[in-house]
Amino acid sequence: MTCGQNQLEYVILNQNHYEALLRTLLLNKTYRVEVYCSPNNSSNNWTIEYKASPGNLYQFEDLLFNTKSELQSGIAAIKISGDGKSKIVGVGFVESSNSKMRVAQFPDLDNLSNMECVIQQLAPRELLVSSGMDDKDISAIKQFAEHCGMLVTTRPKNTFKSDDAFVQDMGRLLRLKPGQSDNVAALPEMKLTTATQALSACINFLELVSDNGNFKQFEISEYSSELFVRIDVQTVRAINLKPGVGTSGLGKPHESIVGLLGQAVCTPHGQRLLLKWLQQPLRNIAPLQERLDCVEALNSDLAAMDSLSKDYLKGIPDLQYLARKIHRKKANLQDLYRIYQGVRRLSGVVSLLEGLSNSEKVLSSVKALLLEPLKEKNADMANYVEMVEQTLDIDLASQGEFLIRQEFDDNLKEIQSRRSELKEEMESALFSASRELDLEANKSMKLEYTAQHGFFYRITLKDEKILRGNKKFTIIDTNKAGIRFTNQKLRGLNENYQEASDEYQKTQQEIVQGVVDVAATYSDTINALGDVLATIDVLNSFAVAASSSSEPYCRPLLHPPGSGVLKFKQLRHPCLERQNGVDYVANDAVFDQEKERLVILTGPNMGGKSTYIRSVAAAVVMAQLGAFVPAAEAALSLVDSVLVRIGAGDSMALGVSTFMAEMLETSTILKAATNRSLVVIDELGRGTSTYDGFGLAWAISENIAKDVGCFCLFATHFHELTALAHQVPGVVNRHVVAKTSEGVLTLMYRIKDGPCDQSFGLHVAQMTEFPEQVLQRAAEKQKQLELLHKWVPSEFLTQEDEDKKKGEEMVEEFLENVKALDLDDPEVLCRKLEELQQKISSSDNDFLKTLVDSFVPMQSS
Ligand SMILES: Nc1ncnc2c1ncn2[C@@H]1O[C@H](COP(=O)(O)OP(=O)(O)OP(=O)(O)O)[C@@H](O)[C@H]1O
Repeated sequence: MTCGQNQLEYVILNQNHYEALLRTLLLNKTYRVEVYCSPNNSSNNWTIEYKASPGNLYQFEDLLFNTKSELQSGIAAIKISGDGKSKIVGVGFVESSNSKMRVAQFPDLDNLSNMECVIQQLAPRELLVSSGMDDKDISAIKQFAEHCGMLVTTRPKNTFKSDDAFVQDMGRLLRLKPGQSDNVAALPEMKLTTATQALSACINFLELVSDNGNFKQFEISEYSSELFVRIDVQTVRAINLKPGVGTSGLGKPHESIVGLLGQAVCTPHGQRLLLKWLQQPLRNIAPLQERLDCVEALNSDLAAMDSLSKDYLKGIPDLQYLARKIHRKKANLQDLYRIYQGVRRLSGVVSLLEGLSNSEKVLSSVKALLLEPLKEKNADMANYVEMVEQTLDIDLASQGEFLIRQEFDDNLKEIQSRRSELKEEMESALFSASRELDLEANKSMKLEYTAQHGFFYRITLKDEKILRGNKKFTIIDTNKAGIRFTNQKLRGLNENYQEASDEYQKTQQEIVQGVVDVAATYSDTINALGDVLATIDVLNSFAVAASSSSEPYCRPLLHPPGSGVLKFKQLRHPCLERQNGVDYVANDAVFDQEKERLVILTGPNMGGKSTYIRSVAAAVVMAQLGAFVPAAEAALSLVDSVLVRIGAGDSMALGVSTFMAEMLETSTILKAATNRSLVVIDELGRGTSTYDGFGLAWAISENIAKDVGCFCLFATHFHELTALAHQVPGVVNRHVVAKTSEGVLTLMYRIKDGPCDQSFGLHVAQMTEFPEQVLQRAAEKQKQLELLHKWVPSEFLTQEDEDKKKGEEMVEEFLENVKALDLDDPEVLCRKLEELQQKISSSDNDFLKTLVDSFVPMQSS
């Protein structure tokens, strides 16, 4: 370990720091941790005692999650098979926290975009790859994983195999569902060879078979990404779906959509479920309507919404973590008591949900999704509650001591009476000590207890001088709450009390074991209860998000996929509108798949283009999560993918030129998008020369409008792109409005029909307080250039300027001609195009040639 220039030989950590360090290393930094121990502290005999990595926290689970729950868990392995041309990807996924195994197998493109999508949806903490994998694939996976905050671990090639030993292991681990074949090898999931090879690597890495607590625990199912909206890493980042890598918890409402929708989530299972939903927006109407009904019902009763989180859900512990602990027989009485306390709150939740009033249809969803499952689990836990009340001393437990009731055993009774006597003696010791110090017992001087110190006295800081120089009393510590101290008498009594307590613990151990064994039979119910509460928690938080912004959200009207509806009235960006100091200007985003499916958005820098197009993508994702959206009115046909691309400069693919990165990322969009997708492109073509960039932007938008046919929002600085609206049906221009008055630019953030008719670059620079002389110089140059284009005779222009000027004139002339033509007659258009092509070939004009070269190959493809 190094600290500046110096090497540290060692660092001493207390327990709290050790736990915090482990949490930071494993959960925030995604590092691997190995703990070495040496018997007898001999310096050369260190061996690994514990190890963990972000996807395998098993050995540190109790330490890490006793007070704080994990948000994401799970590990995935990737296996790639097939020949050089067509790749088959197999993914194995294990989530120990809920004993689930998943397998997915699918063909993929060379850039592994389908794999990215599946991993993005599963969101493991760690990815395993085989040492035998192609270097190019490994580096692509590593790059992707880095952007998602996942650790990549290379495992030996021979751990990726689905041989007889693997089938045997699966036979031990799987708990077969009713109707599933006893013969594990015959399960349909086991036939996905590439995927099961990946799964075997996970099982090997997690050493699942070495703990028989895992036997007959796991469920296996095939994972189908087709059920969920395709959202890739760039989209997640572009619409701020999740907080940045390393953020602890869900983050703040103005930072990301998860921070916004999860603002009132109180339970750890709720947090986990929200993250899962976020990775997997739905494509089916029915389950979304059910979620929306619940949000509507909660949203119409503010008091119920508030009480649900503050009075009930807040105090519920991580039931799924506790269920796992009970199942592994590692639970103690405190764990059983925490579950008991959680279950005691359920009847309050039931009454709140039963008290909601709304239409019959809405309430029937509340019943089916929340109320009935909750009531059922509550009834299943009735015997558990009774058992805890009969065995555990509930009064003591509420004070932080966890003991079996003394009535259970004569020995316990005897020890307990000794403890009571000692307690009484300590109370009378308090009176003598307070008399000695001239303080009032139980008022200015108190007898208190903590697990760490046992019993002690406490006075407030203002009485501190009373103890100064008094040798009969020993100060334990001083903090804001006061001074904790003891004396010989109390110390002796406390020691006897601790001894009696230890004896009580020992005597009750056998009974505790019996109680934990019985409790273990409830682990499935407790786990399922965690699921129901998580759903209630998340939907309640959706309702809170919908009512907590300055303007309320609305319930989106959902239409079947492919029905061509995308309509938001007075739409806002959900996170930006919550930022301090932002007075958000809402805009309509109404499209028609026939006439207005591709919108080219132009306008000044900082004018609100990105915000507008991203607000549409964010609203579509929110609606397909089952949340209300930040608009006055919303209707949409469910989409199969939301694909957002932000131009160069913000590229993921480091190491390649920005232009290449744009090309790669955008070509993935063209391959992945269908006519049911939503595509959002911001500033494409920035990473290259103007001509190339324009050509690329033109060809891509044309391809999306003509061939893909999906809804697309395209924000651009290429003014020339607005001409596409004259040529391709379904393409329209819109612009962000800005006004200049006496040289001062005012950004209105309003969206209007038509292209932007002015360039405001210098005005924007002015707003950002650019140095005055630079601005003046830029203005001069801009004028010169304008003059150059309009008035300067050709012989004074450089070749490039001249080419551009002529080229622009030629395109303008062509467009004017085209406008007058009958566009429905393809022959006429083709003739005109041929004429233009001939003109270009004979003109020897580089500007035009680059332009044509950029989009002709795309057209032909
Ligand atoms: N509708 C709106 N209401 C209020 N403020 C807005 C709105 N839209 C954008 N803004 C403000 O303007 C800033 C710039 O917006 P945005 O990045 O969307 O502009 P842009 O046109 O995409 O700019 P550029 O072309 O430079 O990328 C935002 O950070 C926000 O503060």
